[in-house]
Amino acid sequence: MTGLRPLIAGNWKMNGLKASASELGQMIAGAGGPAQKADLLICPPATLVLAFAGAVQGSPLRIGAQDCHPNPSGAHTGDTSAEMLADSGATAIIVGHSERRADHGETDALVRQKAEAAWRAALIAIVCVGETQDQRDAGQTLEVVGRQLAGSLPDGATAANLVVAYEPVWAIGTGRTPTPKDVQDVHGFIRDQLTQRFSGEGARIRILYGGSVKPSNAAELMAVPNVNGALIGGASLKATDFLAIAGAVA
Ligand SMILES: O=C(CO)COP(=O)(O)O
Repeated sequence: MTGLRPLIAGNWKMNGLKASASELGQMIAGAGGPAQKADLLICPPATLVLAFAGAVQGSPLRIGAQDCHPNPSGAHTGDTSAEMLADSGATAIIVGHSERRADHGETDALVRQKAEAAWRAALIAIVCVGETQDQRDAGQTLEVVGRQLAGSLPDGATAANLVVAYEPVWAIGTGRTPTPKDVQDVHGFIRDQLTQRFSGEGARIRILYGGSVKPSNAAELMAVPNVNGALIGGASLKATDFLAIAGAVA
């Protein structure tokens, strides 16, 4: 950590039904324990944002979304705007997750528009970057991450409106994680890019690590310099695991 308040964010991906409110209830109940060292955010599917945002009122937990359309409204069947998500009670939106980049062909330019949409709706943009296994094997990790940052981050980022998530694609859902040294190298590189582009604000923008974070590896990963929290997939579906990870921050 670099003195920044950590953010522990859960990305539920395409998981969760109304009945999952009981898991959220356990998170709310446990949020006052050791987990209170961090800001806590759960990003359920869009169908649950409204209900979950109502449920967390009065608790330290916040609710976010996983994607948005760049436009505020219009003829875009099946899409959801940042304004709609804000209206439902979301405080943040994940944009540019590698699953969306892969499944929906999202480019850096589109991700940037989505981050700008989040800001237009006064929401925090959590912008995801990360290399594939092939890119890593070819020694292109920093080049890929640098290009994604340059293309995906809008001008005018601040510590209040932007969070960057480094998620190596090969570590997502695989149980494999980079070594702390590798994480330190990439997060240090991201920090340099942020300070070069956003000067003083860049030093205070939180950089999350994501990819197979679980209670057993959280303390080691969260202790790495310039790791200011985690973006958690699978382990965020269980209140005990999510709270244990939050409790492991330095
Ligand atoms: O993609 C992720 C979070 O956005 C990470 O997923 P896992 O924690 O399941 O590896």
